Amino acid sequence: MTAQPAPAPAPQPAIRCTDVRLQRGDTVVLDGLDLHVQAGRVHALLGRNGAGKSTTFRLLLGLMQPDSGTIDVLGQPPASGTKNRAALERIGASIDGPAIYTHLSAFDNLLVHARLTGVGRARIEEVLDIVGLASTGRKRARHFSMGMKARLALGIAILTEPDVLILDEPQNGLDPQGIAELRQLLRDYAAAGRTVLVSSHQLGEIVQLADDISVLADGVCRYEGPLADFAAPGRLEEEFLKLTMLSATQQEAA
Ligand SMILES: Nc1ncnc2c1ncn2[C@@H]1O[C@H](COP(=O)(O)OP(=O)(O)OP(=O)(O)O)[C@@H](O)[C@H]1O
Repeated sequence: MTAQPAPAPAPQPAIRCTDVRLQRGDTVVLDGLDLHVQAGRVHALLGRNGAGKSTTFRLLLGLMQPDSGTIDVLGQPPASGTKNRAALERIGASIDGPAIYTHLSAFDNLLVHARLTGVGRARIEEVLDIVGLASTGRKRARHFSMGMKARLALGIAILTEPDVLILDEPQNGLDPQGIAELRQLLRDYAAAGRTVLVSSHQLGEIVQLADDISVLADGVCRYEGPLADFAAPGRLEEEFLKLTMLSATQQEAA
């Protein structure tokens, strides 16, 4: 009898949250969240308004600290203040809407970030091209449409070609062309072995975009796994509504 080779160990997730708890005032925001995001895949974090998606992103970026539980991104706890700055430079993010200097052009907005991270002008030009803002010239960001601001926020997030990209509702404000371009960009990004974590309420778009999903409700992850399980038309919406509408007690009884 020939010994079977041992199965290859599962790859370590690029992002991992274990039993993360966070309360703000009387609100239990996260109640034991477990999250695993693999490199090389587009992972969508889904949940109703107020489910805790943006809060999770803030925790991953070290902008907030959990009350308990562990979080690691690329094998390290999130950067906090000046700690682990090197790790932070490997993470690109856009959360809480576009954070841009409205008195500056798209180029100058990127230049501010480029100077902080040592990125050259050639990459700025490249990014402007990638996000479709190459022709905006000196126009100040205050005169940008919502979609242009969303494109600029994306440009800032990808400027350093980070290993991990975290985007909170990146489709907001984009026209259908912009959404299709964003989808292709994120698919290519993951195909290059990088990690992409996005939140979105647009389930139809998520079906086209994501490899894996996590569905957040009642402060925990109600489902985590491949989107392929829900790929049939209408199935993701149906499952999402089921997962997010039942209370925890009902879930256990179901
Ligand atoms: N600093 C805070 N103080 C009080 N409550 C907070 C704080 N941060 C988050 N919360 C609460 O945590 C919950 C989750 O908010 P969060 O913004 O993470 O949800 P979300 O899933 O991103 O929602 P949406 O889809 O509407 O963007 C909300 O009830 C919010 O009021």
